[in-house]
Amino acid sequence: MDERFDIKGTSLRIILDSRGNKTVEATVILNSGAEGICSAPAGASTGATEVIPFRDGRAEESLNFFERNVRESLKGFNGFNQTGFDNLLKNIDGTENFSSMGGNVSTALSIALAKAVSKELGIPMYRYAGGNFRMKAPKPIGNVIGGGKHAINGTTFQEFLVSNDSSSFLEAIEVNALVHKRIGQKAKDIMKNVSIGVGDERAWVLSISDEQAMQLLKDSANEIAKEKKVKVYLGFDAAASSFYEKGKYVYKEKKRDQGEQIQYIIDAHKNYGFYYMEDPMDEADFEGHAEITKAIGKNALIVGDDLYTTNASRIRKGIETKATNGVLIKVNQIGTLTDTWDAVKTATSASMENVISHRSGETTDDFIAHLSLAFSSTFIKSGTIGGERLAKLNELVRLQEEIEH
Ligand SMILES: O=C(O)[C@@H](CO)OP(=O)(O)O
Ligand SMILES: [Mg+2]
Repeated sequence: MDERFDIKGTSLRIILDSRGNKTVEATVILNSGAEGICSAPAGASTGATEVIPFRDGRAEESLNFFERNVRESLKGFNGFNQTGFDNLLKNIDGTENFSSMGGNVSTALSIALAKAVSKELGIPMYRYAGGNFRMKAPKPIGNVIGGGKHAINGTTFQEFLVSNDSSSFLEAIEVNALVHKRIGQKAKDIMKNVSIGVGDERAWVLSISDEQAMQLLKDSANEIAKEKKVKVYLGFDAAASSFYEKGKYVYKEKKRDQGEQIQYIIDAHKNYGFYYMEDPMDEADFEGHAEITKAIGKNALIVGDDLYTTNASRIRKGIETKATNGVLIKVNQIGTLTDTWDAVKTATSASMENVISHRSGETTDDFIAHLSLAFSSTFIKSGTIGGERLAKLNELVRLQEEIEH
């Protein structure tokens, strides 16, 4: 391979994410001078089997490790060999979960390399990562009422989500944003003289029960669907592990055991028409997920996030146990583009749908917009409003013009 693609140098700096926490941004420069920059996001409700974002939990420690052990070793490596580069990162790290370097460092480097190489090739990153074939934009799915670990005193479920079937990506994100707006207006009427705010992903945080949130979502989405003449889809991310304690799902009003939780989820699907259901059970409970998928999987997408953590071997377990029919994809849960592709391919080979996702702490990096095309994701989950969320969604407005014309 010609020397244009050899890595001339890499660098790492600390920046702030949308929550004001420190994260890292990597730059990779090739011999040709082509440059790729990527910043890593951060989760709040992280899965137990995710890679470790930072060495000793601190971005500074990861930066030190990078300067001492990584930077020099990457020099001169053939950047066209993405898998080799990603494996080199794993070898330098030397642990199973990137705890020496930090998975956010490997993520930023891995994606920055893919961006630099695409630039040198003169093609967009989605073409480099996904191939030169016909592509289709995903549907946006966004958080409109939130709680869990993304908010203070919100609903027990982490996210109530909306999506719609508009084939124009611009119209689709506008419809989602209108539902967000309508919920805000209705909340103002319902909760007179009570201040309301938004959580980490700009979903409304309301002092209401989960059932009230479901009803508010349904009413608002139906109104917008009628006005805009589109079909809306309702969803949630229960992030159930975040309220699972000692064998029970702890809601504000009551506790539910495994069987009751399964029934609660099936009832939510039946009573409110939820189509998209993420992490309805604890992250260790493949069997509980499988019961839900068996009962309603023909008419609903059951998605594993904390359950799989973008890890191909966990996804294989999900396939064997028929746990879900969908998988959430987040690069920094596994740490490299190569391993993310493995996760996607493993899921796709078993006809599982993939959903690419932001993190609750984000930057304005738009790489997931590109990956959603490369991976043929069914949905992209990236909020409904807010600059760091719209950075991805607006990029897909641009990309749709390129791929569908
Ligand atoms: O659970 C999730 O799906 C994500 C994104 O919405 O949250 P976090 O980044 O906090 O893990
Ligand atoms: Mg989730």
